[in-house]
Amino acid sequence: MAEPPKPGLEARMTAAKLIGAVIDRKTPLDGMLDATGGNPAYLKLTDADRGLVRAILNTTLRHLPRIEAILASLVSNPLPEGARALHHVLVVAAAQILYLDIPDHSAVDLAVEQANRDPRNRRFAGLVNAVLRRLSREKEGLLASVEQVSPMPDWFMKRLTAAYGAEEAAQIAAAQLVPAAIDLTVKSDPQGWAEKLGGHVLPTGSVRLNAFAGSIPELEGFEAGEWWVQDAAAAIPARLFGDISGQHIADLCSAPGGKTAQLAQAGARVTAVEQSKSRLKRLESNLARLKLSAESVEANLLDHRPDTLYDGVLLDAPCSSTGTTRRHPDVLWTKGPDDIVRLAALQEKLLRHALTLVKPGGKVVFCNCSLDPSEGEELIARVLADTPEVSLLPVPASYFPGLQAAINARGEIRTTPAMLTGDGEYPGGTDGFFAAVLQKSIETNH
Ligand SMILES: C[S@@+](CC[C@H](N)C(=O)[O-])C[C@H]1O[C@@H](n2cnc3c(N)ncnc32)[C@H](O)[C@@H]1O
Repeated sequence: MAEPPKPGLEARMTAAKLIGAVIDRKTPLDGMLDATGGNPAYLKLTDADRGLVRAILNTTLRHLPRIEAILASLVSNPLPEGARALHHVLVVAAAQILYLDIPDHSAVDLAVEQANRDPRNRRFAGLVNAVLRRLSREKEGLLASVEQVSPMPDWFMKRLTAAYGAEEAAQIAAAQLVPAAIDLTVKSDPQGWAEKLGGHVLPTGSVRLNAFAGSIPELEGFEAGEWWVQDAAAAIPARLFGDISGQHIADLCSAPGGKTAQLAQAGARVTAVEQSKSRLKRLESNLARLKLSAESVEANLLDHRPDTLYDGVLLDAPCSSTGTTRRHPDVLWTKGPDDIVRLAALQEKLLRHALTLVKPGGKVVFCNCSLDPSEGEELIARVLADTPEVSLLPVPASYFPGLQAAINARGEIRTTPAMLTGDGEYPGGTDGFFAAVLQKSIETNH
């Protein structure tokens, strides 16, 4: 009879398998970790093991180039080309030893066990044991030896450096090593909620929790619908409309509804357009908890042509999401330069359509969570160049006191994960976001 697996083995095997899917087959983690449609091996695990797998995956992906550099320095002969399964076992074990609060001996034993159980890797079990034991013994020195290795893939580091310069690019790369803080958008009384929940009011008006471990739905105010989780940078675009009380605003690309909720809370009549049925359902249930309402429309926005033009439109377009790597460290391993080109073209098309949906004099707030100028500043410049009836409304430099660095010379918003550090007052960082406010001129035939 086969021996039952050692405790924790299934979790490590699943982590190694999913790391392989991310880095070899560019499969995003979100789908594989979905509580209903996710990877079967993951869904078979207990809740505690699922949490462990997520922690291992996020940590491995956050530090991958450094882990790989350390392993390469310990293996005298490079692993055979086809030994990808072995590579994944090693990186997952190394992530635990180097960065997680898991006993080293357990990470080593379970990696050796994994190698022994896989006929492709059995002959390498001795190597796995020797490499990981040495890694455990020499951990401090090895970590110091890779401090200069960027934690981001080369292709992305090159793009960041070209866009932001070497110094800022390095700061952004360092910021993505730190897991994101929890930010809340509150319906009212941010100071009161910051005091109740143990947090700080950020310059943008969001509340950042000082520390969080546990379950969001159990926090005070969740059930009553007094706030929702939304990164501070993601909460900026909806605030750029100014007073929208009584106006009809369309939130295009709206699910899961963080920005729809902000617009509704600001007193607008909101139409939320979204092409994904399941995501629209999530938006509806989020709004129900918050006791806010919006008309929801399931449609591809390119087919959406309302009878009456809107007073304003918010377009949070599908993008490369390279500003969200603190929460989604798989993004840089599942997307590449071609995706950025494709998504920039799609966003331009969506923006040009969105501009046809507002009344003369109406505002269009365009935003996304990409750090790449081709999806932000350059895209806006291209649209403005051949759309004379549309102009850029600059956001004043003092709009968010304490966050002037996020407003560029033209008055567009550009946040990066290296911003909102609070000088140690609260946990630092924010998502990378781009936002611009466009306005259609009064005299237009469009
Ligand atoms: C970045 S997310 C939006 C996040 C949302 N604005 C929020 O704050 O919660 C982009 C959304 O756009 C939707 N989407 C993508 N292309 C679309 C299209 N052509 N028409 C309508 N929705 C689209 C996606 O399904 C996804 O839900």
